[in-house]
Amino acid sequence: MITLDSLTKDYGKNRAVNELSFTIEPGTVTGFLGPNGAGKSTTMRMILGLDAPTSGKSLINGVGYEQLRHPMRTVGAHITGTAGHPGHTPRTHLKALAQSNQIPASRIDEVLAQAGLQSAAAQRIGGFSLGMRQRLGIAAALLGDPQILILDEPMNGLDAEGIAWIRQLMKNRAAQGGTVFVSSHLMSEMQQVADQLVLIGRGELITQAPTDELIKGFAQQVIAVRAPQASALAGALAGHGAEITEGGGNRLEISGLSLAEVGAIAFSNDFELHELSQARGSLESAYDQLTRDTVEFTSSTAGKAMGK
Ligand SMILES: Nc1ncnc2c1ncn2[C@@H]1O[C@H](COP(=O)(O)OP(=O)(O)OP(=O)(O)O)[C@@H](O)[C@H]1O
Repeated sequence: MITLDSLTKDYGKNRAVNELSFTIEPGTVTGFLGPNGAGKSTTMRMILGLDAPTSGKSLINGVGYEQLRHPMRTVGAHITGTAGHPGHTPRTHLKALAQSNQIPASRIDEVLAQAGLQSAAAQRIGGFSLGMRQRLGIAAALLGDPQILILDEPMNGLDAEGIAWIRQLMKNRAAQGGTVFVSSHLMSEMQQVADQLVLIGRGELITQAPTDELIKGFAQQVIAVRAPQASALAGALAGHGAEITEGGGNRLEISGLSLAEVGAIAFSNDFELHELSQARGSLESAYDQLTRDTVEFTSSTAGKAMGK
């Protein structure tokens, strides 16, 4: 179990993580989601004792990371950019880790096989692709056969087979009672693997909820409409407080109004409708709505910063 209690991190005047409090339970895959710069990596680094909190604390099975007697046997972590010295090979890298953490050498071949790295075990890490580095980082996380896995964007750079592998690995670990805490900035990645979601924006907790519940909650609020005069209809609906996303093919996705209200507004303004339905809310649209005001870097803010 991982517990955060008002965990906070300031970098100078920039508050990267602001009073985060939540608990990650065993037996689940918990997705840690937020836009770029939301504070996911900083939070994970604090949990792992790699960064000191400005205030607050994080506990692993009730104690601070630095108090764990055999850290790699309790928590396996993969933080991007930490997968070994370029001059090492997977085997020498894992051997050094095993020795310094009193892990039996027999685990090295087991995790190399698990990560699909046997044939590359004697190659220099310096020549590895991003996907191979990710595999090695995950192999290292598994080395101590830990009950808890903390993985920062593990799917980055993996091909389809690699993504399927890491998904299955996380699900298996959780099914065996493990605690899996995995970050991503892509809702689509988490939708398929996470039982629970913790959403953050600008370092603050937006929500923590079961994935199903989040999808259901948003599905009830999204109405889909197709109309030949979609743009004009969007204007009329916006006048009644609706939030509208214009899709292709004269399709609108509407939130903030009920199905009946959308129908009534269309009818009273003489709009012809080709579809009026309750859309199946994707987690992507839930995510967009929840994080809309917390996105630090967007194309539009980048454009403004460049004077456009
Ligand atoms: N070492 C550092 N020094 C100064 N500021 C930092 C440092 N590390 C992170 N930050 C800032 O803290 C904030 C949170 O960054 P963090 O990398 O934790 O976000 P993230 O959610 O992991 O983003 P991404 O999805 O892009 O990896 C950002 O504003 C970032 O610029």
